[in-house]
Amino acid sequence: METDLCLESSLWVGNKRHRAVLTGWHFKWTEVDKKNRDKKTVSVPVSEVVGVEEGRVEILPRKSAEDTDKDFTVFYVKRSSSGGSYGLLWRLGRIQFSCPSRALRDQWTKQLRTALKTHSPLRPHKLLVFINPFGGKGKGRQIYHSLVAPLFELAGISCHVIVTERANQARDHLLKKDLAGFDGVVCVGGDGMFSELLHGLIGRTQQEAGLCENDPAVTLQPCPLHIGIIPAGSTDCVCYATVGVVDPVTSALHIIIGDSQPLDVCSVHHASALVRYSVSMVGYGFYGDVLAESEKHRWMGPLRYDYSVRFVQCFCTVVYLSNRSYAGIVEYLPADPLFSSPRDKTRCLSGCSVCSRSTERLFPQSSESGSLYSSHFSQLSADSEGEWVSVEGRFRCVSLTCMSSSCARSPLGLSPSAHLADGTGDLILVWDTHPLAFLKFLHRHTSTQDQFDLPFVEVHRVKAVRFSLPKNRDEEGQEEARGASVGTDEEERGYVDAIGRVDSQQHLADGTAGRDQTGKQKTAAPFLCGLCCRKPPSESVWNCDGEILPFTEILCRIHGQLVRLYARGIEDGAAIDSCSQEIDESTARCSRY
Ligand SMILES: Nc1ncnc2c1ncn2[C@@H]1O[C@H](COP(=O)(O)OP(=O)(O)OP(=O)(O)O)[C@@H](O)[C@H]1O
Repeated sequence: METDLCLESSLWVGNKRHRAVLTGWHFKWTEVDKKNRDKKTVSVPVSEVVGVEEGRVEILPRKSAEDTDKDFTVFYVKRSSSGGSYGLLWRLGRIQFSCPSRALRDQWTKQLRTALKTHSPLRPHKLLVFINPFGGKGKGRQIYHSLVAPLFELAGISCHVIVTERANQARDHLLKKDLAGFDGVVCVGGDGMFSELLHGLIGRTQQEAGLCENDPAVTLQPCPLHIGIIPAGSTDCVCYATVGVVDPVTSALHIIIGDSQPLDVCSVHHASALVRYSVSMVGYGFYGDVLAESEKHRWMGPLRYDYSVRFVQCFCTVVYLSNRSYAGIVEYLPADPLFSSPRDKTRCLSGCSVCSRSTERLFPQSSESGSLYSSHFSQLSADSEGEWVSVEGRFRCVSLTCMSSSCARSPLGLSPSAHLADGTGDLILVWDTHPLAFLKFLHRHTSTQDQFDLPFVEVHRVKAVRFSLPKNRDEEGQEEARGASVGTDEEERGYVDAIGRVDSQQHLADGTAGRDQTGKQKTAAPFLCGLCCRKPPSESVWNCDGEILPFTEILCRIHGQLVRLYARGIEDGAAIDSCSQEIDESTARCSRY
């Protein structure tokens, strides 16, 4: 129960008397009838008050202000169902109060502003905003100026806005220009723009810390600036996975109130050099092939965005590519199974306890920002090398994701129980199987059916992954062309490499996926049709957050909570509904609001 009462008085909304109460953490107002009985209460956490203005003020659709000396207007976050998406839409709530005297009005505005400063320490004052004028449907500028800028102005945030003129301009700016005075960086665009900010900020932070990004064993320094995403792209997966909806106003309000969501980042290396950072998916096999195939259709120009063309194209591509499998060696460093598991059926939602415990584990003495990494933390230390697990065989796809990677078409995502900020990623291995079985696996991503509950699919929670090609892959390629089963000598002997990694066969002892009963890995009988009877290539490509990587043999390492977004994870709609901001007297004791 809150005891730190700051102010309480009668206020009027129109001609209705309300009892308004400001405690340390909440501002609430209750309509009272003529007999002094409470009717409806609205309660808003102080941290979700967007702004307080003297007079009668309106912001949207356009700004208007009437400077009356006994009135004040409070703007706050108001939630509504998103009608389909997993998360909740945030809207700007507005309430206009009248006081009996100017002195009381001044007291209310002063106390509310003081409470805001005290309870929202991470609210940004100055932001650097990059708008991609060509992202998505090319509406980035319009979205920013009509929906977002008025909200930032209301909240007193000053913005330096740059409309990009070329790809990588935002990344280069962050790497080279003076960033002093900025609290955060915002992109108005899609996942490609977010990726530019990610690379720019991480690179800049390591440069300043004198750390080498190329060395996967180096513990990178977390970025001090927050990243905000105003979704205006054609793919807004990072926004969806961290907010739960793709909506510019919702995202702008998260930025304004200074929400802070840490995010794990995967660094991808090849031959001792950093290739890219990823937050969403690094995928080989099917996901790489789909991206490579879609790149081929760039010649179609805008026609490739036509829905009917896309549908036919998509269907043919999936059928065509679902027949391919690739030989590879996957080595992975498992995460501690005591903390969580990819099959534990939990969802990483706002206030996730797994991620909070990870924060304590990763940064034992952490304050909100500051020097976050413990010097003891080194996931790739010599101690943990012995825990590596290795598997070898033919895969339909190999993917690693640092988050659920949910999106509008796949509301639960690639790995529904993955966490945003627990310092791990989920490695999904889909062994070679019949194309129809693989299509079943793919289809399950669009429903609530468990895509991991299939005999040819494995999922592991990991801290690092290495992928390499088998040394005798040319022979394999020839055998594959003849449609014969492949069982390499190494598989029959059991694979133990020079640094003593665990034999994969042992690890998969219970699984029959991709193997026959003698333990040899088997190749599914080829599925023949007019579309896919061509000899498939012996190597696929890596799809890293929508970009094709130029290398096949890579090492990925997950860096726990390397960046922070202005977000709070997906809010549990059911919990918020049962604890609504507008509370009847019967439910007025709800502790959350
Ligand atoms: N002014 C510009 N001209 C050309 N390309 C740009 C410009 N500004 C940014 N870009 C690049 O455009 C790419 C796509 O941008 P963005 O992510 O905003 O839109 P998108 O429609 O979601 O695209 P994607 O399908 O790649 O996600 C980014 O990788 C970014 O580097």
